[in-house]
Amino acid sequence: MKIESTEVYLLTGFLGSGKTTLLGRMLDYFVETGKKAAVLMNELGEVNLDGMLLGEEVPMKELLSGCICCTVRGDFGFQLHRLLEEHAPDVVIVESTGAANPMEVLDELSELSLYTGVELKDVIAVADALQLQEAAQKGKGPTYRLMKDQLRCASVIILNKTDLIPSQQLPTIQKLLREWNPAAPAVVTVRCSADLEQLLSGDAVHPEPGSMQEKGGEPRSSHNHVLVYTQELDKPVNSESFEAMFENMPEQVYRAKGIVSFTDTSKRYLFQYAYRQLEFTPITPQGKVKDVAVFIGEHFDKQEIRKRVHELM
Ligand SMILES: Nc1nc2c(ncn2[C@@H]2O[C@H](COP(=O)(O)OP(=O)(O)OP(=O)(O)O)[C@@H](O)[C@H]2O)c(=O)[nH]1
Repeated sequence: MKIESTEVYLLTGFLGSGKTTLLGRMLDYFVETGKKAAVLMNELGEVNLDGMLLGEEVPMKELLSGCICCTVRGDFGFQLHRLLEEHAPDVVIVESTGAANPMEVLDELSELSLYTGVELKDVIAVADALQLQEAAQKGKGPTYRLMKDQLRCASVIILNKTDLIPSQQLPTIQKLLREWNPAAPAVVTVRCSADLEQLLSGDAVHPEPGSMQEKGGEPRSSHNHVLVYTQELDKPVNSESFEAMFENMPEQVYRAKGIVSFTDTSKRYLFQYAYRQLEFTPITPQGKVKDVAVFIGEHFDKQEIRKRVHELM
């Protein structure tokens, strides 16, 4: 069965770089331009926290507890197909986990485009200016390679979080991006505030099926180094102790998010810890949702994190 062509945008980028922030902006843009957008979301943890930030009116399917490019590869195609059949969207935005190798996701998408009529319009990579700068200084390691892969196969790069670096360092990062990917325009942003009309009107990109693996040069399970630890929070916790826990977080944990209730406020919050910065957004989750914290990083000691969380309760 051939379904009418649907535009697909793939959002990639390292953990915490701003993909969900960009997703929110893209959804607003598609509402303004009268296009029906749907979202396919992939989270590494067991709960889809980013999904809770989306309005209920946006059709969404999620792939949990895995990464698009390996454990849930088959599920990805299946869920995308379901979205197309159930909602007939004009546009699908795929937000892939920051740990996914986009070459592999592109491979999967190009296979799907053979029989579903999806057309990949853009691979948008969101780069965190500070993380990029530090990774480039190190110049090696699995995180560095993944970052480079994500940026190399993008058709558009959003150089985000530029408020966190001194402006004189920007040209060096831009130069590095041009070296890694001379073809993709790199738009400098804070909170992914880009001119989407200009950004999304470019020509489509056409991945060549089967050719992705050689380009990446990485084995399929190229992100085994990323660990995820999900911990339920049985009780409200003290907000200061909670913040102190993150101030002393081992540097191997570079991303955390979750839902928390505090003993000293009545609201519940979605918390986001990205690259040593902690942010809270008040939320009212639909249905019964437990408080939970998801920690993501490289080779960190899960028992140690578990102990620290237990000390809060
Ligand atoms: N200072 C600063 N913070 C930002 C910027 N853009 C996003 N953030 C914050 O960074 C955190 C992570 O942003 P997200 O949009 O959730 O990042 P993500 O890439 O979807 O994260 P994952 O889904 O974990 O990969 C949130 O707390 C955002 O509010 C920016 O330009 N500057």
